[in-house]
Amino acid sequence: MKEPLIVLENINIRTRDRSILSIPRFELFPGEALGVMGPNGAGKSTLLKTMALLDLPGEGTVFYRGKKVTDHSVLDVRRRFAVALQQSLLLDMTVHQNIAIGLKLRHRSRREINMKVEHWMEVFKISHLARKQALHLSGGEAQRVNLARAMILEPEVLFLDEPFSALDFPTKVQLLKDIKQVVSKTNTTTVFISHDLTEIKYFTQRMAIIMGGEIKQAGSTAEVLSEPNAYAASFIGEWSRLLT
Ligand SMILES: Nc1ncnc2c1ncn2[C@@H]1O[C@H](COP(=O)(O)OP(=O)(O)OP(=O)(O)O)[C@@H](O)[C@H]1O
Repeated sequence: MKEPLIVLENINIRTRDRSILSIPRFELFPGEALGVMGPNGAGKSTLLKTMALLDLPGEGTVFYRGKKVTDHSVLDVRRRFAVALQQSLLLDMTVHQNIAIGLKLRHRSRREINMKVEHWMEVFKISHLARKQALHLSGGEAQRVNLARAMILEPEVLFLDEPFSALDFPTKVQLLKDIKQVVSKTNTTTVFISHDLTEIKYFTQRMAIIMGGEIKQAGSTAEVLSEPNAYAASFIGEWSRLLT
């Protein structure tokens, strides 16, 4: 078994009056695509933000490659991750500039930045949009820019929080195919939140079902879909039977 890349241990995140995430232990393994599903408000985004170190948990520990992430190391570790959300949050500049911004902030040379921007625009089939203002893009185009902007950072882990949920079906299918090819070619570990069982089934090898801030079942995607436990069945049961 491979050493986990990220381990969450005894994580507790609570608001004043209730727990929103409670995870005794959860591991993310290098090279895997992990799906996260659960009802609205279950804690999926909170789990993603905790693993991506966007929020440090009030209680509990995050380990990265076996080392405890501390206030001191958090920025350095976070730099190895990239996050793409449902809203692409592009800046009011061209597509090229949007994709370049992460490397600019890392003070890379103009030559390196241009080469990498060209490469990732090609991969995501948006080279023809290079000079276009990002705020004028369609939803599908904007999401391609968003993903190029994440992948140009060559992240060790790519976190995707419902990136395709607002896209029409053909656009979504094409983008899913493209991103699956990219993460497998680059061997990028991926955490993928989705409400869509077909997306999870297509994209992930392992999945976790989260409800009420707790992981109720985790295992290979095929196994969770074919043998959901009582919690998972209450959420995906009917639907997974239709698909399997
Ligand atoms: N900063 C916060 N302060 C207070 N409550 C919060 C905060 N962030 C999240 N919550 C609450 O924690 C719970 C989990 O939220 P989270 O966004 O993680 O759920 P989710 O599973 O991603 O939901 P959805 O599918 O609707 O996006 C929700 O009830 C939410 O209202």
